[in-house]
Amino acid sequence: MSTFPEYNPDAQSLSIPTASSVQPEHQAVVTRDLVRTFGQKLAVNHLNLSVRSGEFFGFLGPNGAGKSTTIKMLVGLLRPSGGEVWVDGINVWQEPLRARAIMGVLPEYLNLYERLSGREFITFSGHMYGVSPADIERRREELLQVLDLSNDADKMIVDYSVGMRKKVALAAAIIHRPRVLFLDEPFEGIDPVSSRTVRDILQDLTHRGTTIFFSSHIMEVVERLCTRVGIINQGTLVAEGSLQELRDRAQGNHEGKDATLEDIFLNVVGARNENHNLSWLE
Ligand SMILES: Nc1ncnc2c1ncn2[C@@H]1O[C@H](COP(=O)(O)OP(=O)(O)OP(=O)(O)O)[C@@H](O)[C@H]1O
Repeated sequence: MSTFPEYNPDAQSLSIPTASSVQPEHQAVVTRDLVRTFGQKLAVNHLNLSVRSGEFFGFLGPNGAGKSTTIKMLVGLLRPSGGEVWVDGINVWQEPLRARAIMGVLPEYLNLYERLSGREFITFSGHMYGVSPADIERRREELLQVLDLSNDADKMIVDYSVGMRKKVALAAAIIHRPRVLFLDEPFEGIDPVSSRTVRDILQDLTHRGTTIFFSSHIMEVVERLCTRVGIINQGTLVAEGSLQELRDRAQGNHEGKDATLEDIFLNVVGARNENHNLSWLE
């Protein structure tokens, strides 16, 4: 049984932002009382998030917690039931075109143009974002090469594997050097070699000023990359901070200091000590 101490939401260092404590114009991503319902289901429950420029922010939560719903509202794909969203100081639902121009998006379900080749799709994306033809060509060829897609660049996307689709979608999402990049499960379906390449690209982007907001279930990746994480459960933000802050926030710092992100995650979503035995296997 784990000896990890109970998470104490009243601990002094708890820093989940309140609706009025954040100035949207000074942050990369801000949500204020963001709500989304689907019928009776409250998928996102008055979410107040704040991500500073240049941060690598990991957004975690169990299945069905509300991560994808939140990301879709942040990028202008799903209209909130209530609340507001700013990206780089732009109110996403008041100025959607301005907001879309400065962000890159890798959604959960990739809706790609299947009859285009990878090379054509990246070119198309570059034109959509107003990148010059010379820059499109230079950036596209480098992306294809770095992502190990050069040999398949003229094949239609319909014939791509899951990982290849993800990589071409990532290339299309960053060709305009977005100020804020949103990624929903970017590492799902990607092999270890490509995964390392994608990690390097993402880190390079943050070093050059791009803010990254990404969701993932892969704790080691989040632990390695993120400067800060937010954990959502049943639509509510239940923890937020750097890994060190989250560790410190666990009661009895002594035992909590070596906690992994997985320990912290299981603790705050209340899944640590549940019994998962199947009675019919006994
Ligand atoms: N279009 C929809 N219609 C009805 N309910 C929806 C819809 N989209 C999401 N939901 C519900 O909202 C809740 C949050 O779903 P969401 O996809 O945001 O979770 P998630 O955290 O991204 O989960 P996962 O890790 O499994 O991808 C779930 O209960 C889901 O069933």
